[in-house]
Amino acid sequence: MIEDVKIIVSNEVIKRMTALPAAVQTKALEFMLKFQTDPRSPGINYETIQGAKDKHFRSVRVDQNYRGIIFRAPRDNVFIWLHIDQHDDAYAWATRRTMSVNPVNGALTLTNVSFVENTLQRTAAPRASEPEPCYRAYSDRDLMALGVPEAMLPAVRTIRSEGDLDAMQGELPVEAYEGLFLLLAGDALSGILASRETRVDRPIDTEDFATAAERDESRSRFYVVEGENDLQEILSAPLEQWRVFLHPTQRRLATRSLNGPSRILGGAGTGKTVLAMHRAKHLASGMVQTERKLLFTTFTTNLALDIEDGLRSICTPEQLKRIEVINLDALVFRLLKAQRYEHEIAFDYEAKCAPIWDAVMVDFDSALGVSREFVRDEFEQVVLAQGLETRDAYREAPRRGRGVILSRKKRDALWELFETYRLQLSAKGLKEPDDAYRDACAILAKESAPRYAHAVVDETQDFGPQALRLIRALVAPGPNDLMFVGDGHQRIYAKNKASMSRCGIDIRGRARKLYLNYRTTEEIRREAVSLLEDIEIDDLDGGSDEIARYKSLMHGPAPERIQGASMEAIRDGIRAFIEDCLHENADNRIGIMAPTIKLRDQLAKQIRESGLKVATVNHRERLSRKDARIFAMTLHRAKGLEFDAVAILVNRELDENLRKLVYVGMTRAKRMARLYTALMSNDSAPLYARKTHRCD
Ligand SMILES: Nc1ncnc2c1ncn2[C@@H]1O[C@H](COP(=O)(O)OP(=O)(O)OP(=O)(O)O)[C@@H](O)[C@H]1O
Repeated sequence: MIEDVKIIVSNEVIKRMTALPAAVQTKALEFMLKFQTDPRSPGINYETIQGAKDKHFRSVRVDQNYRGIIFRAPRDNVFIWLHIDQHDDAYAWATRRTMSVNPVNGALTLTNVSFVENTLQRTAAPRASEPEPCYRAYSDRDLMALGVPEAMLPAVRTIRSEGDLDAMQGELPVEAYEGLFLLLAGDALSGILASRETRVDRPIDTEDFATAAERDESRSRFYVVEGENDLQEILSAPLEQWRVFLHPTQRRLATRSLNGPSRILGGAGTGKTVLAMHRAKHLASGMVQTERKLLFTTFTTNLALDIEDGLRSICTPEQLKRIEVINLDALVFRLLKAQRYEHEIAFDYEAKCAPIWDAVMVDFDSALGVSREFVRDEFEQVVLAQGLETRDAYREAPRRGRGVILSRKKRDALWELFETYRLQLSAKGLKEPDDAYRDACAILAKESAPRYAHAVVDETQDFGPQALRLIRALVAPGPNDLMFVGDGHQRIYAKNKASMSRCGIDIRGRARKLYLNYRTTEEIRREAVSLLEDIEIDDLDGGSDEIARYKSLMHGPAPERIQGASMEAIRDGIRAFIEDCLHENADNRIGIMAPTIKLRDQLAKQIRESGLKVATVNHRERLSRKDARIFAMTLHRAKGLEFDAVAILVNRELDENLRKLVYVGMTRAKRMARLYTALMSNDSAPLYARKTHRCD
């Protein structure tokens, strides 16, 4: 690598590398090495391209048949490798495109000029009944501020519907597509630009490709080569684009300095975990003293293990040493154990707490006019959530969202049950996790220094108030202290609804959103979202969230919903579904999900009996390291994972909780999804309940 030269590679080249025949790949890598060492080397023969729209495009020879397309900037020795293909296709590709710097937001942009010309021809004579163009109210400068390349403006001006916009998605930079659909959804331009922190007030030198390449918008699609080995490292896992090419908002949120806690919301698959991992890497790289680490925490053990693997693939060993990845239950367990805590934390409600609760509830007086379910909810959502310890505190406690007003007399009667339950639990050496969390908080409060330098928290929606208070207590308030990512739509532990501000976490001015789904097709996303219609979703901070603004970047077959099938029909259907998926690509991974362990096992057994190998995903397992293609799991366990195809089986009506679980399950699918509702049977009783093990 030489100092005065800037070498840039587009994400398209990196993606295409994997699709090349093996022999060509070797040649392409050889070329990459030469190019990276010195793109001006006499060994690289830059040929002009006849008929090219951009006079700075050149072709280079990769092997007998294959050509690379390079953009050689007019100044500053900037070389951008844009494309690789067979000779004629590469030339045809190059003649249709131009490179430029967006004069308003300063991003590097590649435009398909033929696409623009074709669009203009096709839409030259609009029919009388057509709606007005969508973006008439916006100036060219407005649209460019959102990221629309100058050369694309005429095409964007022909958009008259969401469908027109979607048809243009592949030709637009991600931030432009996102900005345009947010405008269509009714957001104000100023609001979009402000939340993205897009600067439009500085003069842009449109010939300065070197500076443009460094901007967050450019870096979502162009990689600036920095060291000898980094390209090689990227090419070792070329499909894992998230390691290198972040959405501009992801990059900004990962790398900027924040004056306190932040919260990032985003629907399923919008890259929250990816952002959180890059945030951890960024903060770890800047940590000077190392006795206090960065805590990366999440809800389940499995996810913590996967995140550990993800971090290992993007961090240096030095950075890794400064990060501790652990799920919060495990952290609390360890913390209390070190203090010789005399209670066992009853993480498994069903086995440990339920018998005691049921025994206490024998004294329940139905004359109180509330159900047994209500009493348990009251205990979890009011007493445990607020950490109430005395009858007086319960008498005074706010009971927002509980729906039923309780007189003092009724509260006193309930308190007796709660107190007895806690005493009996304690007599057996047990503590409810929420109470144990509170004890851990009290221990931390007495310590002279906070335990961690920063915390990054994934799946925040599943942390209740006590967990949030504990996280707050683990890190001292200050710049870059806490980052939370989450999604209320995916809350599958219903009791854990919390408001961050009420737990001492002030995110005002530091709340952001991610909108683009990188995992799921738009068809699956829509089907999954339709399950949540009419369900109110919160924003983790006492407000509400909505799902209308999310979009997927990919398309595929519509998911199927099959109702009322017999187990035999389901088994045969899922088998055919699996075969289709493996036929498409033998390396595809398929997730088979059910709400209970019993149903999961029943299904897995049937599929195994039909001759296929099925791995069961259990607690504390790294999915990424399992040697299997078909995985069976509970819907709870599916959280945070992803598969090429997903088949879900439920055997009772979709109530609100089950709908959320199925939403989580279905959005694990990248390409294909199917939802079966079995014929209802007698044993279709509570599938979703608090009684599920915390980590199942
Ligand atoms: N900038 C990106 N470029 C390419 N792929 C990305 C990017 N960000 C995320 N992805 C991919 O999108 C998928 C979803 O990302 P991630 O798991 O971070 O989303 P999430 O919002 O945490 O999802 P969920 O809430 O559903 O668990 C992953 O396959 C990830 O690799």
